[in-house]
Amino acid sequence: MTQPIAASQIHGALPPTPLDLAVRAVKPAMWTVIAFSFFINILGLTGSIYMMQVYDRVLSSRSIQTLVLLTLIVAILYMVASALEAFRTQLLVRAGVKFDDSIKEHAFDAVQRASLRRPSPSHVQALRDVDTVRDFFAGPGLISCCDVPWVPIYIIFATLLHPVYGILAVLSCVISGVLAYANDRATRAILDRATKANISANNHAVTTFRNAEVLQAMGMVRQLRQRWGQHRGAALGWQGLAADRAAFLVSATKFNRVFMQSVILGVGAYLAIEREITPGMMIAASIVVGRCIQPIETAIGNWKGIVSARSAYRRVQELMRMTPAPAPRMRLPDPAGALSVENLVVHAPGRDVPVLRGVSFAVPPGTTLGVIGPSAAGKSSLARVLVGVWPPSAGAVRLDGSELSHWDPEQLGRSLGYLPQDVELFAGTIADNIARFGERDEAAIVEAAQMAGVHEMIQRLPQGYNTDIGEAGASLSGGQRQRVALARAIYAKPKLIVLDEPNASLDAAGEQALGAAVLALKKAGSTVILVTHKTNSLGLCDMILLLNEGTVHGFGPRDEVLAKVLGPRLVKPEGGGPARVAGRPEGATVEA
Ligand SMILES: Nc1ncnc2c1ncn2[C@@H]1O[C@H](COP(=O)(O)OP(=O)(O)OP(=O)(O)O)[C@@H](O)[C@H]1O
Repeated sequence: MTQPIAASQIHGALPPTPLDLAVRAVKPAMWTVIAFSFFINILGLTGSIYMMQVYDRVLSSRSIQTLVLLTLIVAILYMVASALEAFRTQLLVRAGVKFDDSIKEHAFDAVQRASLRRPSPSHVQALRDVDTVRDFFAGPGLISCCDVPWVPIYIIFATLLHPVYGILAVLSCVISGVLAYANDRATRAILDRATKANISANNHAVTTFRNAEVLQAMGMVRQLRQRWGQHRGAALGWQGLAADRAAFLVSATKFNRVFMQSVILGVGAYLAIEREITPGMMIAASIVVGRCIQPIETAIGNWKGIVSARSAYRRVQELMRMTPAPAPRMRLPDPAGALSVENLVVHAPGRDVPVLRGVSFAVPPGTTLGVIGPSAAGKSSLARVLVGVWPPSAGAVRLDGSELSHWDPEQLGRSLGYLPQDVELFAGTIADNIARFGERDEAAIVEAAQMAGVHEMIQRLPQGYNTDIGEAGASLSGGQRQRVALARAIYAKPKLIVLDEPNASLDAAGEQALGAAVLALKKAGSTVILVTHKTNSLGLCDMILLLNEGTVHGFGPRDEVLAKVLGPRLVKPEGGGPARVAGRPEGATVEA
């Protein structure tokens, strides 16, 4: 069947990103704002016309009644203009909120995808960038941009007063326009650099304070403060340079306005002497030419905001293009836990050399597979690929026969449990952390905590399961964090559970609880992948995968592989207890 060709493909244009769609969503509001601006700018003539009437009609006729009537009309027109301006601002604020609503979740997801590809605190900038663009909607920069298309109203009015005024109005607009352009050329690149330097100073501070304890303990505060100061100094330097250049151009614009007003008065005086215009028209022209260049002047005055919003928009767009959302997936039947890996090749983010090469193995549902091997063998990398964190460069990881990328991410997430080597909990309560911040199934939360052997510990905390564990679980000990993270991984007994060094910070009781949890999961039919260095965990495993330098050096039933690796020194476990290696203390490491 022939696939329909999108118009964007025919013209070679890129498909719209969520940012394009968010902008499209606020376009009707923006057109309304521009239409409102037309009436606001028409009403902007009120002051000039009033002055003209006062000078030419009231003063000559000395009619107080006309003056009062005119003033009343002007008051009403000003009130209407103010109401329209307030309404326009409200429309813009709402457009900003709508823009934010349309983009925020996509921005969050894009940051998540970018962080998976290349972990860096800089990706979070995209969320701040969305704020910058949203705030721009309600700022003076955008309002001035909406007024610019209506400048011809003032030019026409000036021309009607006298053609010479029309020429002068056009001239002052051209001068202001040239100055605005010069301002952009002179400051845009510098402001961009200032923003980049600022972002990197902020990122530097964020990553530095993440290691605040190391900084303090080893007296590294001064050195890292200096490095942060360098980034910040660069940002301030660029900002200062841009401000210097902009200051000159802002002054030049102001000079243009003030001088033009005087020229208009001078020309007006001449024309009045020649009886070509009235004194009222002279004053009206001076006001109207001032109004003519006001939006341009406001735009130049707020140029920094305009440039930042534009750069923020571009950064978000770049991120969206770099990390397109995956196509929606069909819901498959819930998996039973059969895992197969075929000729897997994996590259770590930003690395040219693969960390896993030609890895193949398969385990049926309910198997406990131990993954062993020396440091840097690729065990954690394999764990990441098995849970879909890193994509395979070649080959496939299949759960119940379907490649991980074919599963709906939410469904897959519910079917997976993952305990990473570096445990990270999130700010919130213990219950929320165990329930993965989803809907709370209290029975399942307690069951997971009991299986992870952490229920009693949680009960002893001041608020039990509702205890707030602070940013990244900072109020828990390393072992407690690991056990809560284990409970999170086994919450609702997913069908595939990957535990990367789950016993790294556990005491004897913790290890015992881990053993019991793995056995219970096995009984429940879950497939458990246990990455470990410790021999005393191997007794829990049915099968072993031995990795070395990113390739498989052994795979099969536990005793077979261990016998091959360790030879006759393996002591078979009794009654399903932990495997022991003769001549090695319990918990010794297993290496190829
Ligand atoms: N995020 C990453 N970015 C770049 N390279 C990485 C990353 N994570 C791991 N690597 C590289 O991949 C290789 C395998 O690392 P991996 O963490 O998978 O080993 P491991 O067998 O789990 O080691 P250990 O037992 O010490 O945890 C190493 O050479 C490492 O430098």
